[in-house]
Amino acid sequence: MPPFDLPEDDPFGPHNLPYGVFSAAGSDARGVGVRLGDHVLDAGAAARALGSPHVSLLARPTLGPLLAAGRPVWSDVRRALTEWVTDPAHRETVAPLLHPLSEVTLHLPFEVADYVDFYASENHARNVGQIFRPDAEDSLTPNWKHLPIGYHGRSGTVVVSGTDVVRPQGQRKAPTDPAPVFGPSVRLDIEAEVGFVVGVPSPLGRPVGMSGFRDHVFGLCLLNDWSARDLQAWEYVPLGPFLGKSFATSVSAWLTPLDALEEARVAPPERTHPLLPYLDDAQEEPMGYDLRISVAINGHTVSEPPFSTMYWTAAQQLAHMTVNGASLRTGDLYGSGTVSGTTERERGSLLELTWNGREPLELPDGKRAFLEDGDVVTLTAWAPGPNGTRVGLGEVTGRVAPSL
Ligand SMILES: O=C(O)/C=C/C(=O)CC(=O)CC(=O)O
Ligand SMILES: [Ca+2]
Ligand SMILES: [Mg+2]
Repeated sequence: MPPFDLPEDDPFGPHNLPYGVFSAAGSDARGVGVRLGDHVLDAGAAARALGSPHVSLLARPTLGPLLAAGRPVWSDVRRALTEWVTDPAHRETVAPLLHPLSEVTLHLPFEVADYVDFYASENHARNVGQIFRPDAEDSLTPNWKHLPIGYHGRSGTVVVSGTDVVRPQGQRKAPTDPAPVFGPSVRLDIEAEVGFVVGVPSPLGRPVGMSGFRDHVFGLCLLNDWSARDLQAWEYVPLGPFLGKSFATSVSAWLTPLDALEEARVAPPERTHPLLPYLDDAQEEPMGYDLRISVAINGHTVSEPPFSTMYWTAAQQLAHMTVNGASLRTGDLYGSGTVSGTTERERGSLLELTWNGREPLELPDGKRAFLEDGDVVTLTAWAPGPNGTRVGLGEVTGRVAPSL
């Protein structure tokens, strides 16, 4: 009786159990779903049917209450779910509550509170520095090795995987243009990132240190930080990204709990500069993650960025984001920054893959410097799981729709 007897190598087996919010076919009602193979378990209905004390967290139209509940509850719920989908005693109850993925609608799984985006890949930062600031002495800005650089984005335009992205319009001015012009972006790009989702809030005025990472952060998702490079290059001086990035940010429909990613933890790259105590992770447990990302345009893989190369960890980013006393709210989302490895085939943006359009990619359906209307961009990823298994991180996909 599928999907109980999934092959061991299924990336969405019982060792994974990511959370989302779904509606069943023909229904508008939303509920918490847990992915098992290519099915979605109606977790609220299962909790009710099995008399679970977690029903008040799972029989909800959003993940918010579960996110806010905190790590001990997250662990209890995960233990319960594992039992529900593996213990033969529950099969009869659980089987009718599993919906084929192809028959459900997946929604944005939580209300996004604040959205921050970092800039944590040294390879990406060096590439972008060379492209945007070719005359600078160093491709990294002087602060880069001392703090995780970030900016506040627009939480209201975070959309779930599958949502079309309308090509943004705006101002641009190439160095050779005599004056700025207005119109649809001609350098629409992607950024392959990982998003971290805060569950437990913190009070205003009290920093959350690196050691608070696992108590506050529930899990992660895939994130595509769509970027209009022509708008960005003209507007960003001196305050940083604004309209070139605020028109849409796509996230995967599945949140993978940190508990599913224990085997994927790795040490971050060697630190080349001494760090202030609140960021110094030399004595901390390894907080990097070995996540293997793939970027596909219209079904053709163009890059495989390795997340393990990220210089700043999500724990350092959390510590930095709150060191001034800024509080956390349930649903805060922070992007890792574009993930780029050392080789050309590991770059997480077209800006880098085509070197600002100078070296277009050759795809079966034509050359691409930047995205064309109708292009579909899909990020997928997996991480090593227990006993040689893989933990699938789902996908984040989006199609470029023409400007209105
Ligand atoms: O260096 C710059 O001026 C701009 C950099 C970016 O566009 C990167 C950004 O959004 C952060 C990231 O995703 O790494
Ligand atoms: Ca970004
Ligand atoms: Mg964006």
